[in-house]
Amino acid sequence: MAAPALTLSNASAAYGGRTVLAGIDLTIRAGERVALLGRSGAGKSTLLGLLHAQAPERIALVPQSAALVRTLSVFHNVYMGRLDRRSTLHNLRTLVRPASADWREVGGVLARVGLAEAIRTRAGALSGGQQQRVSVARALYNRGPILIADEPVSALDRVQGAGILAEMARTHETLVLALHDVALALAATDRIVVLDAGRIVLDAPARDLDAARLSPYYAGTA
Ligand SMILES: Nc1ncnc2c1ncn2[C@@H]1O[C@H](COP(=O)(O)OP(=O)(O)OP(=O)(O)O)[C@@H](O)[C@H]1O
Repeated sequence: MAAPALTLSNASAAYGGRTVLAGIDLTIRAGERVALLGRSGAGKSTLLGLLHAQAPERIALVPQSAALVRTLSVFHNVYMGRLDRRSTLHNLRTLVRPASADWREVGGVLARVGLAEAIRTRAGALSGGQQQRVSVARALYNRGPILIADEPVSALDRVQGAGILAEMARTHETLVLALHDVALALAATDRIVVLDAGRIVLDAPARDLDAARLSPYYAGTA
């Protein structure tokens, strides 16, 4: 069995004294593709935050809201995915005049999410679905071995969403994705973890599950 990439042992989380996650035992192994399902408010984003805190330097993150700098170009928003691995001087130069190698590489990543034409566009001028794809491109560009993404395709149709998840799997060895589309989760991942009221209530291989089995835990579209 592959080495654990991330481990939580009896983890909990609270906001302002209110416990929202409790007794979480979860090991994510290298190479796994895990979907995190559960009703709104079940604790998915909080759990992804705990996982991210385990090894931020190895994790490419797609936050729930795309979290782009609206006044900067799509190029610069994607470039930010690797900010911490470049010198301050290189980053400052890039703000004014991007190097052609960086421009080409970011352009290549944008092509994978269908946004090559938008490289010069101000991020704030894009649609919600386009912004979400820029956020994914930033994580693809980061290339950390583990990708954690919080509803990364919620603004896309199922076909487009499946294409984006496939691109993620091409770049990142290990995926942990909060998803609301059960069918997409079953098709695109190999392990399903379901949260309900802050606890893990199901953790099973996707091949052993179907939408009907998951419906009691889940209020979304099956
Ligand atoms: N910053 C915060 N301050 C206070 N309470 C919070 C905060 N963030 C989340 N919560 C609460 O913690 C619980 C879990 O929230 P969380 O965002 O982790 O759930 P979720 O499953 O990701 O929901 P959704 O699918 O709606 O994003 C909810 O009851 C929520 O109201």
